[in-house]
Amino acid sequence: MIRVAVVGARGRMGSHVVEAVRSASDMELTESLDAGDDIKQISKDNTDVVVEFTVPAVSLGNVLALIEQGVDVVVGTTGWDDDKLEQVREALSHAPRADQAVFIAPNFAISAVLADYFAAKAAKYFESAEVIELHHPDKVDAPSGTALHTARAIAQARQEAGMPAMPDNTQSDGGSRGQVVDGVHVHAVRLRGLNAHEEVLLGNAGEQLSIRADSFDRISFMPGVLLAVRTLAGGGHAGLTVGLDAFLDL
Ligand SMILES: NC(=O)C1=CN([C@@H]2O[C@H](COP(=O)(O)OP(=O)(O)OC[C@H]3O[C@@H](n4cnc5c(N)ncnc54)[C@H](OP(=O)(O)O)[C@@H]3O)[C@@H](O)[C@H]2O)C=CC1
Ligand SMILES: O=C(O)C1=N[C@H](C(=O)O)C[C@H](O)C1
Repeated sequence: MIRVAVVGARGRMGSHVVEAVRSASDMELTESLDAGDDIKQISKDNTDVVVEFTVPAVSLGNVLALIEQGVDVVVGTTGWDDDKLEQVREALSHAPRADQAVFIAPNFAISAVLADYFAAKAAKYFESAEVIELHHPDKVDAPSGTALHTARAIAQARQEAGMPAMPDNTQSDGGSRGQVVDGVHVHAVRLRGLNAHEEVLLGNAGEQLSIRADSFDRISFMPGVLLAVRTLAGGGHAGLTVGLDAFLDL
C-alpha cells in the first residue's frame, strides 16, 4: 500500500487528488494539509509520496521542506524556473535518502503532454509558431506552466535545427503580441467557463498546423498524477525528473 499525503488538499486540484487517492486500491491517504498547516507533520514514518498542488509562491519552500522530511514528492504546482529547479537538485544531493525522488510536471493530462510532444516534433518544419493558452479566470499565474514548457520545447527544436528568428514586422504592439519566451510568442486567455486549454499554431506560406489540447474537467489530470505516484513509489527515479513524458514511451 502506497502511503500518500496531499499538500494543498482543499484546493481545486488538491481536492481532486484526495478523492483519486481515496479511490485507489493501492493507496492510503495519510495527511491532507493546506495553508497554515505544519508541513513537518509529513515524514517518512507516515508517508511514502507527497502530492503538492499549492501556489507558485510557496511550492519551492514546500518541496525543500519535504525533501528534508525524507519523502518523495510529486509536484503539480507551476511557476518553476531553472534557478528553483537547481535548488531542488541541490537539496536532493544531500537528502536523508540516497534514492529520494522529486517529480515536477507542468501538466498531468495526456492530451497536453502529447500536444507538447507533437509541437516540438513539428516545430522545425514551420517558419512561424505561437502558443495560446486558455484558462479559468481564477488562475493566479500567466502564462501557464504548460505554455511556457511548450514554448521552450519549440524554441529548443528550432535552435537544434539551426532555424532563424520567426518573421515578425511588428513595429509597436502595446502588449498585444503576448509574452516572448525564448523567441516564441505566448498568449494567455482568461474566460469564465473555461478550465485548461492550449493551442499551438504553426505556419508556413499557404498552410497551418493547429495542435490543441483541452482539459474540460480536472479529472483529466488524475491518471497522470496517480501514474507519477506509483512510479516514484516503485523506486528507480532518484533525483529530479521534470515532465510526464519521462514516464511514457513516447
Ligand atoms: N500540473 C498540472 O497538471 C496542473 C497544475 N496546476 C497548478 O497547480 C497549482 C494549484 O492550482 P489550483 O488547485 O487550481 O489552485 P487553488 O488555489 O485552488 O489551490 C491551491 C491550494 O493550496 C493552498 N495553499 C496555499 N499556500 C499553501 C501553503 N503554504 N501550504 C499548503 N497549502 C497552501 C491554498 O489554500 P488557500 O486557498 O487557503 O490559500 C489552496 O487550497 C497552480 O500552480 C496550477 O497552475 C493546476 C492544474 C493542473
Ligand atoms: O491553473 C490551472 O488550472 C492549470 N495550470 C497548469 C499550468 O499552468 O500549465 C496546468 C493546466 O493548464 C491547468
